[in-house]
Amino acid sequence: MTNETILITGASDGIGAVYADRFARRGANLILVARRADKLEALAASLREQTGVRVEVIAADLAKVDDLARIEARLRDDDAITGLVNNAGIAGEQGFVETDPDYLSGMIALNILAVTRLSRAIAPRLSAKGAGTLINITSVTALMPDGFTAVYPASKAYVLAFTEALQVELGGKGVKVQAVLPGITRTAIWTAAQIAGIPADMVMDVEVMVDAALAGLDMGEPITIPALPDRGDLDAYLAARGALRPGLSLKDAAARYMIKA
Ligand SMILES: NC(=O)C1=CN([C@@H]2O[C@H](COP(=O)(O)OP(=O)(O)OC[C@H]3O[C@@H](n4cnc5c(N)ncnc54)[C@H](OP(=O)(O)O)[C@@H]3O)[C@@H](O)[C@H]2O)C=CC1
Ligand SMILES: N[C@@H](C=O)C(=O)O
Repeated sequence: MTNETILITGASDGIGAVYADRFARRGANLILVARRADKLEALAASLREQTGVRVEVIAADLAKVDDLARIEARLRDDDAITGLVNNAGIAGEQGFVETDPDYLSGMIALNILAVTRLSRAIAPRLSAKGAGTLINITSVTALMPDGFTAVYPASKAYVLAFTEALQVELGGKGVKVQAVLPGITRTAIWTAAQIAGIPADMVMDVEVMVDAALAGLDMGEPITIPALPDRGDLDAYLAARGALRPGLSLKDAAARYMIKA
């Protein structure tokens, strides 16, 4: 990859930091965004030294309107930016009735609103150019809302649906749009105690996860589930969902709902 500049959110740690490393090794210049400037600066210095690419750091809290607006403006106006990885996200919610509603608002602001507005900021340029890359990090919890907590999986289901819709709108214009659904991945989003309580064969190392996701991107996959052993299972799921379509909107209610006098 040459002449690419990729903006990565949540690049100070975990999955985002590994994306930064991998894109730098592919020769892409980087713009790294997160709240912790010191961690971003340390990563940037190491990547500049190891790869020679240009790395810029922007400290921003994407759950805050003003900071988000700064990054939106950059994505909208900077013609050099050819790709966006919407990776920043938080989990950490308890049961729905126990979790502070302000925490849930913050999660929605970051996991949903920031992803939407940053995508909206870059999409017109990429679409007009007929090129570029948009990677949205969702989660396997998007496919199992009954298997985790309430708001986090719902936020990730939003990102999956949103990304699939963008694939239709932007994909036809030459923009690569990928949804990545990691399973449990060894990062600081989990406490050490949480990870210790999960069977080891369910936990993927972060480098393995990102390398698989990038392999999926290179293959042109619209949806990548790094752990899923058989890609045919995802295709079958999508086909079953598609098969519902003809019956989803009809003039008449289904016979089972007709009240018989
Ligand atoms: N690890 C896992 O098991 C899985 C993770 N995911 C998803 O992957 C993505 C990355 O998570 P992961 O790497 O595991 O988590 P980490 O906690 O390791 O990293 C999260 C990153 O997001 C940044 N971030 C958090 N809040 C904000 C904010 N308000 N504004 C800007 N940046 C922020 C953090 O940086 P800083 O604190 O410096 O702001 C950090 O760089 C998330 O969207 C997560 O939902 C999906 C499935 C599984
Ligand atoms: N990020 C994880 C939960 O905390 C997940 O998506 O599995």
